[in-house]
Amino acid sequence: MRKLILIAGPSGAGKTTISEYLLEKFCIPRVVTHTTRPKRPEEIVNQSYHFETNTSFEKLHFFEHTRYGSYQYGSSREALDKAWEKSELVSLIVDISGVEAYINAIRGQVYFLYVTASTKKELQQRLLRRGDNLAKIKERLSGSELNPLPQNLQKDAHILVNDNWIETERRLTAIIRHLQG
Ligand SMILES: Nc1nc2c(ncn2[C@@H]2O[C@H](COP(=O)(O)OP(=O)(O)O)[C@@H](O)[C@H]2O)c(=O)[nH]1
Ligand SMILES: Nc1ncnc2c1ncn2[C@@H]1O[C@H](COP(=O)(O)OP(=O)(O)O)[C@@H](O)[C@H]1O
Repeated sequence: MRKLILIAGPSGAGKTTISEYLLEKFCIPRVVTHTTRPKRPEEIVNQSYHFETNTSFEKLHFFEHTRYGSYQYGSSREALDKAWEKSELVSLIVDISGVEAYINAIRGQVYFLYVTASTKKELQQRLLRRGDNLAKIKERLSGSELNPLPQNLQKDAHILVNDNWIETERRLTAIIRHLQG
């Protein structure tokens, strides 16, 4: 059966790192979403995101979309189907509103991985190391991303505290064995 690993969690928790690891280690492709935010230096066009202008974004047909600060983000059902043509198991990085939309639509096919780190200080340090600007980091980490998981999603969430990468690799290997088994 086609399955979707939804990866959500605060900025700096390791969502992108985990999706890249799933691709490299287990050949699990990521559904590429669209955003109007500027590309970061380490990101690759059409691989990290489809980078859009406000005008091009408005023309797309989204399954769900959201806004962070002044930037828009969205994902389409077509992109999910395209990724599923490559592999029965795919990943998708979304925020909590995106998780709710996918769970409501295709609950039986979703594995919801909520990635976090133990402290806000650690998240902040990772974002600084990643080269994010301090004002943006403060804006991100004071926003809704650090809210606890909503009650209605708690029973669906598989929580991964990504403090220690070796431990994270171990946990991911067990999860993928279970999903592919
Ligand atoms: N709902 C929704 N959220 C998205 C989508 N693409 C990315 N996001 C979320 O947008 C937020 C900001 O992403 P980004 O700017 O890449 O920052 P990051 O969390 O620091 O990597 C994150 O919570 C992502 O999970 C999407 O298509 N839909
Ligand atoms: N377990 C970990 N320990 C230390 N640093 C990590 C860990 N996992 C990821 N990182 C680093 O933290 C930074 C943020 O990770 P990233 O995957 O970009 O987070 P997100 O996509 O959730 O914002 C990156 O520089 C990444 O290399």
